[in-house]
Amino acid sequence: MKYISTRGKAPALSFSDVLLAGLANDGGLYVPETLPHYSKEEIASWADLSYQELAFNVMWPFVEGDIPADAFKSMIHDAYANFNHQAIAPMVQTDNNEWVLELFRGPTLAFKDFALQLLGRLMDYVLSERNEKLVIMGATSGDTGSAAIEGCRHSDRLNIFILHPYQRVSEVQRRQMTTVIDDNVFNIAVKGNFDDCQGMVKASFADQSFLNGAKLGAVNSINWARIMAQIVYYFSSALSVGAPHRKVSFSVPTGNFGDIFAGYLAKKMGLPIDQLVVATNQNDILHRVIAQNDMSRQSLNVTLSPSMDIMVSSNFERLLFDAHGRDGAAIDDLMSRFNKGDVSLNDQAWSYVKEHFDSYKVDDEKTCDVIAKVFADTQYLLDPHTAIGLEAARQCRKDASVPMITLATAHPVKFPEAVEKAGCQTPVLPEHMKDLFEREESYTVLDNSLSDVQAFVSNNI
Ligand SMILES: Cc1ncc(COP(=O)(O)O)c(C=O)c1O
Ligand SMILES: N[C@@H](CCOP(=O)(O)O)C(=O)O
Repeated sequence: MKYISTRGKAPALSFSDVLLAGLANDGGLYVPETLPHYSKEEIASWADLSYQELAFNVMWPFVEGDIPADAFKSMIHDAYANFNHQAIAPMVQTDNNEWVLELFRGPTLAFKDFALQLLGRLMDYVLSERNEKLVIMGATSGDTGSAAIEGCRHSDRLNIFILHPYQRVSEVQRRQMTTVIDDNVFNIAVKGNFDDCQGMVKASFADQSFLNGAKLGAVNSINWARIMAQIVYYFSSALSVGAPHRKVSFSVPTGNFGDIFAGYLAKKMGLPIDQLVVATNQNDILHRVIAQNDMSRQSLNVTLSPSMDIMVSSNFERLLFDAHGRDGAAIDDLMSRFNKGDVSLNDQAWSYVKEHFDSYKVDDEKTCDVIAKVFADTQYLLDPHTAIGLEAARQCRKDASVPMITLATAHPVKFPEAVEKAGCQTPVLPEHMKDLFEREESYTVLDNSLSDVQAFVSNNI
């Protein structure tokens, strides 16, 4: 499998090279040159597989030729070994034909564990084969950071620097990152927002001279391997409600567009997906572009669903690449116009986007109402991001006979503010985190300055 850049200028790379490269050197994102396609019969034959077996089948074409099958199987096994449910991604029914897919059963209680516990192992494997080391820079609005740290901390080939927006992640999220005291883990609180952090990571890929020859890698969903691992649970959940013999719809709380992009790929790979619903909070650029072709950048709001406080959604570029007939030059031009301010899509591209996605925006007040109502009706406690997904699912649903699955992207224990505003009680921390609030923290607060952040990184590698 070869991977090409959405901007069309960077060289095509193998899986292992894409895994370590992160962002392409033309500023684009890597995507597979072609996608595997599975027949209905083949997908049906996977119905009885364990999550790990299914993960191998779905992902194998993407890594074949680069990673030996036995090594890949063993990494998959280890990546999911400490999830707290046998099914890895269990489903809960919240109403007639309405389901919640619990993606928070991993060690850091958010969907990021699905990809990041595997990514750390894949990186360690490839780096060991090559006898190389990698400096990781990642941006987080709260969940990627802890999952990436957990996935990478045990590798002596990785030094990981995670940038989070100062005072804009929940206390549980911050402590999950900052209480990991390892020599290769560095937490930076940037006095800015998530977009500033993500911008600094991308700028660091564009000019790596500050690293004095060290190599830079990515843990955000700009890294193709993140998307690849997130495709699997669309297959597992769809199979458990009767696909491929019936259609299935998904609603996805969306920020950086990585998770729902994985669903779009699952559809292209043969899964009969009816609707893909993009659910946003007040930071609604994705809803605006889908509903009104308005891709203008606005200032970022602080919300009760902080992990989705994102305006510049990295992975939307991967979709736009398809929407523009995979024309890298067109994407290069579009993204440079976007970076300067307003932009709208041409008719053909906008039609493509609307053909594949529905969207809905949910504000904080409604988020709390949904948490409260679902809890009153079912005794099931949603986290604020999942509540946004569920509300969007209910508002956008076109066919009640098609099962609608909302991705539960995080555990409510991470977001006590929203849970309590909804009039519910925050659950207790799970056993492995029960002393989280007593643990020592270590992090560095820096100004919203690329040179300050890069100087910190270069002084600590
Ligand atoms: C809890 C939670 N829900 C939803 C999202 C949005 O996912 P994505 O960025 O892949 O769109 C994130 C972070 O990205 C998250 O942490
Ligand atoms: N919500 C994310 C933001 C980063 O997204 P990613 O999927 O590109 O890593 C977070 O919690 O950090």
